[in-house]
Amino acid sequence: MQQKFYKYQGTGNDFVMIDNRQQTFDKNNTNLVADLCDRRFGIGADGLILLENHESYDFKMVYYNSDGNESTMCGNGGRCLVAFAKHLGVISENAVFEAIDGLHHASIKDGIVRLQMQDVTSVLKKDDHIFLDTGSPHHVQFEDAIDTFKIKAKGSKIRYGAPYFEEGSNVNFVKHIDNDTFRLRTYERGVEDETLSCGTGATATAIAMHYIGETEKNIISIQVEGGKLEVSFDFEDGIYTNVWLVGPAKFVFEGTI
Ligand SMILES: N[C@@H](CCC[C@H](N)C(=O)O)C(=O)O
Repeated sequence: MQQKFYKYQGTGNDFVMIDNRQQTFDKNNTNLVADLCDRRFGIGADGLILLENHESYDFKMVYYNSDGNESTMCGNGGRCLVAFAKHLGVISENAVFEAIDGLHHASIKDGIVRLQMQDVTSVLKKDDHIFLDTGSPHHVQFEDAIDTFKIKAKGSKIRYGAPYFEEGSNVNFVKHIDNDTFRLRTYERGVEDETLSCGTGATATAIAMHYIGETEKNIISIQVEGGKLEVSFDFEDGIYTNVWLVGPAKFVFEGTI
């Protein structure tokens, strides 16, 4: 059977999107997902996302990394899925959808998607890094030589090392640019390489920088390799609420497999 696909990208984090409201996609076929995401033998993407029906909300998000395995929340993928849902006529300007980490509110206007992320109730500050979960696990550490250092080599060593091991963590390298602006490069678990942007990583980095007092701002600009993201939040009693990830989400091309 032929399957239509759509390719979207959010600040360079790219995804194959499939409308699976009729349950036509072979969901447990890890090799198929990995083949579709392969940049030489397939369509090419950092991940694949299914849009499915939900009994109470606008839709459901099912996310796979490019290694073919279903994974935890993808912030840029969620933003792209909102753009895809609008294209399909599933939503108009506002959306509420369910992902693996719970419910998300979102809106889209002029190609900019605002996505509400989960509250963050725990941030671990270690000697040389910060660890937190923003729907996906994130290790955040400073790197002054952010333009030149070997992110894949350094990132994979941390991702597979203690205390993360096989389950792993995404690894973010950050440099402070000015009061409310940070530069970020991310090594993504499940892609096992640097991606041009990571939404949960940008969210984690903004919160981590606020938590350690690197900035007092609660609207933070994150410069990623593929563009710019904005993260905003409220902070009270050690808990981050009202967390929003904002940035562009764009259709790239469509086809049939
Ligand atoms: N690119 C994503 C993160 C996707 C999940 C991650 N690779 C993992 O498995 O933890 C984002 O934009 O958040």
